Amino acid sequence: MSAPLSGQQPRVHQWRGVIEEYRELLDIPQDTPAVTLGEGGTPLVESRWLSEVTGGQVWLKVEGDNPTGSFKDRGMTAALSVAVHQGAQAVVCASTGNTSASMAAYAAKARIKPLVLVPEGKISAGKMAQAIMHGAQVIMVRGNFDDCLKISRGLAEHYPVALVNSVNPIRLEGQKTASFEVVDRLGDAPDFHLLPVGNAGNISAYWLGYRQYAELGRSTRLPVMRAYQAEGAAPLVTGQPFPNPETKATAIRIGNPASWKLAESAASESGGRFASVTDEQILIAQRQLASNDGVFVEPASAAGIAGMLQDLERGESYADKTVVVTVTGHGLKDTVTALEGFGDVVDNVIDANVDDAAAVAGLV
Ligand SMILES: Cc1ncc(COP(=O)(O)O)c(C=O)c1O
Ligand SMILES: N[C@@H](CCOP(=O)(O)O)C(=O)O
Repeated sequence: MSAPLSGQQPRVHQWRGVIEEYRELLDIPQDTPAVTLGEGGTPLVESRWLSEVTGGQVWLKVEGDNPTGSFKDRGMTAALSVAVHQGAQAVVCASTGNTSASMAAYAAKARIKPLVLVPEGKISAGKMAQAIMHGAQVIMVRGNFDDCLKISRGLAEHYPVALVNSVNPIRLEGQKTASFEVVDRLGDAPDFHLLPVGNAGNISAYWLGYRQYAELGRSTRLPVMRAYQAEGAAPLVTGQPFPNPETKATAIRIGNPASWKLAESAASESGGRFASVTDEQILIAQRQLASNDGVFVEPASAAGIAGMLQDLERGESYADKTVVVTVTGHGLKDTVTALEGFGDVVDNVIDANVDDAAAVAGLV
């Protein structure tokens, strides 16, 4: 690395990861050294498409820009830092994909052993590749995410391995920094905050963060929290666990969210609610977001966008409101699902000449 020129100040703020940026606001032992990959500090990008459609100002919190491509990194830096500080040699999680990718990366950084339990055949190849590349031992379970979480809890109870799913409250401490960033950027909390929900840790963490900032006087108001589940995995909407959750948005294929009560409090205290959207709505929203705004998210991450569009169809108004929609994970996590609806485009093969290319492109 070259030395800075003498007398010159760096022109780019060196983001230090969420622990160092917000340490005194996190309920963790304050002497915990940070295991960090530089997570957080993600873009808040205006969606011109949704601002035009709603007549409001709609911002996307683009969490796919975290180091492993999802919001989980905010929680994982905190959970791994504290676990390592307390002497853990191994960490375990149940996962629909993103938690395992994140945990494995932070465990690699901390040089401790990552153990992952996933539902067999139900996580995307990209996420599986991340966990494996970072050195995780991946165990596939004949069952769903909820079964994997039960096993992970059992392992952590009986063996020397720390559980880092969002049932670990330190995860929420890390994840609440996303609301701090929103308020720091907008100058106040938005009127509405929309997001997808699966195991329900993230909505709980956002609400924790918004409340803390309001109590500290860093914001003057609290947002209304609106959260969206896939129709085939919508326990918070129906009020009943789903024994066999099913959705193409595999990240939120969860039938019995661990943070059920916290999520209900976030929705009710904020005057918000849960709603479900179909897989078709999710996949359409994913495509529209990618082609209208240039933001490519994985299917689960588009549930908040699909939810907003559904709200509009049902006569709700976001006009003149400031709205933040969290898009939780990067589109490159699951390219198979993304390309499913595009067979004709992918099969556009020609011989190597300009005339054929021009003809297929409709230029002649
Ligand atoms: C991409 C993505 N979006 C949304 C969620 C839902 O987050 P939570 O489980 O915290 O509700 C998850 C994980 O469940 C996820 O991986
Ligand atoms: N979508 C999650 C499900 C579990 O997440 P957690 O936040 O409760 O640990 C995943 O990526 O595995």
